[in-house]
Amino acid sequence: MAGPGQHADTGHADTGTETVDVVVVGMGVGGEHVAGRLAEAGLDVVGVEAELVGGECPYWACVPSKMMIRAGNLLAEARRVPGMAGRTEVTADFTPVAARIRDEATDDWDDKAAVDRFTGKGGRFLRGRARLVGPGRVDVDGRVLTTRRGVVLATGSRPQIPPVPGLDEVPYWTNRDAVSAKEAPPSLLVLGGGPIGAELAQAYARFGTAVTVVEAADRLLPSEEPEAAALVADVFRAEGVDVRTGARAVGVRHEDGTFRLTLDGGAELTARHLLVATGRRAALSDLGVEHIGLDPGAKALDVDGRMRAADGVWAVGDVTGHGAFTHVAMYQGELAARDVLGEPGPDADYRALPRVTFTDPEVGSVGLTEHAARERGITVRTGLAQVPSSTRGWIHKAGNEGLVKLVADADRDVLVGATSAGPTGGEVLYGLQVAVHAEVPLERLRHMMYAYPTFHRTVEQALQDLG
Ligand SMILES: Cc1cc2nc3c(=O)[nH]c(=O)nc-3n(C[C@H](O)[C@H](O)[C@H](O)COP(=O)(O)OP(=O)(O)OC[C@H]3O[C@@H](n4cnc5c(N)ncnc54)[C@H](O)[C@@H]3O)c2cc1C
Ligand SMILES: NC(=O)c1ccc[n+]([C@@H]2O[C@H](COP(=O)([O-])OP(=O)(O)OC[C@H]3O[C@@H](n4cnc5c(N)ncnc54)[C@H](O)[C@@H]3O)[C@@H](O)[C@H]2O)c1
Repeated sequence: MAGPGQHADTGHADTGTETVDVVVVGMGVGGEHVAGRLAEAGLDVVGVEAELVGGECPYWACVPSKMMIRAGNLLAEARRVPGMAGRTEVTADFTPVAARIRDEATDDWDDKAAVDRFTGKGGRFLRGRARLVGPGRVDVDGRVLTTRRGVVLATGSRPQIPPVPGLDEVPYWTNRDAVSAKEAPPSLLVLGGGPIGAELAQAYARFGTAVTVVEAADRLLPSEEPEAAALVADVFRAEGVDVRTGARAVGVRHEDGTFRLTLDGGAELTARHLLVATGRRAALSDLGVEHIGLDPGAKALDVDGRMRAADGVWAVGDVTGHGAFTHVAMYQGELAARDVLGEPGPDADYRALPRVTFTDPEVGSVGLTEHAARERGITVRTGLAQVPSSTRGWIHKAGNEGLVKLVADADRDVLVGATSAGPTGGEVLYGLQVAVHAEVPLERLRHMMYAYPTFHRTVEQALQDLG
């Protein structure tokens, strides 16, 4: 892994002050996007990163987890051969997955290529931890940068660790440990059944790990439609994952290499490893935002439609609390870059924010769930159709679990939300996202042709159910 100071290139001594156009604090996906755009536009930009340029997504999150999932899906598909295409004997081996994550995804957790990509655009890079020390002023490990145009905060998020007694004394895993493991452990307790917990639970289970998911809410993926959550829970159970919902952990110990998690009610669960996946928290507590009049204890940095958090301060990505997704960070990064450069364009619009949880079945969703739409006082109508009942689902057979659920605003006759779960749920989502984003009248959707026999024909069925 690159050490502190490596690749640093500001062309100045290590102390004193200097004036630049823009400082970007945090060079994850969001920060890297803004910094690169501004550098390409000819501004004098310094990008500051305490760890690795690229941030969480390529090194410890989206990319390595999706490599694990791809490999796990291959195993699952091979296990579906009997009864449909012959016989298979599947011997799972995590070694190629770990090697692929090390060699192809992360370059052994070295960001030289990403740093070069940024400096190649004309940006200057500084490795270190940045802190605001006043309006337009940033301290990076003792060196102060003063900005002419402003500062972009893109510091991302960190795992939120719940106050379970004993947890702070045991060597639990976060997503970082889970995606950099060299082998699949014999057993794993997963605390939290949101997207991180669900994706990693299933991936490891498919490599032979005995997995138990402990979720405090009454279902997995609580922010998704209950129908989709039930579908995923059923598949998990059928694959041997022990799913405990409505379960509250009240204590944890680590003895003789075994984690012992006690649940409310007295049950004790044991495993070789414990993954804590109970949400993320915006990284702004030690950023010095109090020096520009903002609250360091806030849940997230409040931004306007052009990503402005204060005068001369923009914020993008997880730190803004608009959904922790790479595509949100990049979208916001583009808006912030445009605003810094004074380029025209629309303000941020999250109505058609897409989300895909890459379990199998994948759960894709866009816009509002039925519950969220009702909470907003929308006159809601819903339509539901099952993938196995479609021609393609029936042909697909093994592994065909899925559904499409539509949430319509009956007064305006447009979709305000949709869920597409299934073998390619995330891909099928695209058409539904266009419908929500462009507010395509339901009448037009009903009179469209849907290619036969595709998975997305389930959308047509759901439209019929909508009435
Ligand atoms: C396991 C997992 C799987 C995920 N899968 C997906 C997925 O499939 N699809 C998807 O869209 N999203 C996914 N996400 C979410 C995605 O990773 C984040 O939304 C995305 O990384 C956010 O980008 P960001 O630029 O806001 O922050 P980050 O990527 O977190 O980058 C912030 C950077 O700022 C740096 N930093 C922080 N403070 C300072 C400071 N004071 N000085 C200097 N540097 C600092 C950090 O070191 C970090 O590199 C996943 C997340 C996890 C944990
Ligand atoms: N495919 C993707 O796009 C993808 C994948 C992974 C993560 N992410 C992003 O990362 C964010 C963080 O993911 P996450 O799954 O950690 O967060 P999350 O907040 O979505 O889910 C955390 C889950 O943990 C549960 N929980 C909280 N405290 C608990 C406790 N003490 N005991 C048991 N359960 C508890 C919550 O009820 C919730 O279901 C997501 O919101 C998502 O935006 C995206």
